[in-house]
Amino acid sequence: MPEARVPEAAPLGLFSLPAAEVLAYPATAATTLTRVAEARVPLEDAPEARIVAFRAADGGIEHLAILVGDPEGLSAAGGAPLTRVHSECFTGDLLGSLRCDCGPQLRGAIARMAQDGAGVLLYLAQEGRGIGLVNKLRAYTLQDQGLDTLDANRALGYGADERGFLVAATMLRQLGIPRIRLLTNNPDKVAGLAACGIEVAGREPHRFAANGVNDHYLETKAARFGHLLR
Ligand SMILES: Nc1nc2c(ncn2[C@@H]2O[C@H](COP(=O)(O)OP(=O)(O)OP(=O)(O)O)[C@@H](O)[C@H]2O)c(=O)[nH]1
Ligand SMILES: [Zn+2]
Repeated sequence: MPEARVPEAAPLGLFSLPAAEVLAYPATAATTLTRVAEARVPLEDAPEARIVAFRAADGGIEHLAILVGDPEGLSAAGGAPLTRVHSECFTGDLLGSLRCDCGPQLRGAIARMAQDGAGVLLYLAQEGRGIGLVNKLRAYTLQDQGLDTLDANRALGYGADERGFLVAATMLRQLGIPRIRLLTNNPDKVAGLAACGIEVAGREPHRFAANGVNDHYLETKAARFGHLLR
């Protein structure tokens, strides 16, 4: 049966569909993504790695898949490779910001995949849980004035989490990986990917110790977002 396509004129734009709306799509729903480039990129922690770039039909920013290790190990029939669905975080991933836990999660995921022999890291253009870098910086200013990460988003007129999981599910399907073990502390990610037709064979906790700056941020994720951090 051909895969259902999300209507081109989805009201919020394909990549900003909040989780609740994605859950309303049938499990076979897909968005149109084109594989536009790929190259071998040896990494410090994973000498065997390839980056595959996907671009949406309606333009926009590229989403990347970093394939670690043996490609056969990734798509082996019945296998469930270690997978990380990582939302872009300029401050944490690139600069090593202490405000969040993204940097250790990103590097930790690649190192674990290399140890495991193979894995796939989806690096999604969903900065600031989907509100973008400029708004995330505004949210940080509000947090410095006393709001927590969730209320800061709301004060800016956004939901707590503006990300969707359809793009990640579509990338995995196009890579021939319908079944995964997911590195995450976020139960919504597991449910969201499952709702989009990906079989999550297991969740692997992906916790890193608080650093003295992000303690309240991590406590808020556990208390208000339901992240499994304790
Ligand atoms: N809006 C907003 N986004 C943030 C903030 N801190 C980090 N982020 C973004 O949050 C995203 C990472 O999401 P997290 O909530 O840390 O974790 P998760 O992806 O839901 O769950 P895990 O898989 O367990 O890491 C990245 O896009 C970051 O840029 C913040 O205070 N406000
Ligand atoms: Zn971050």
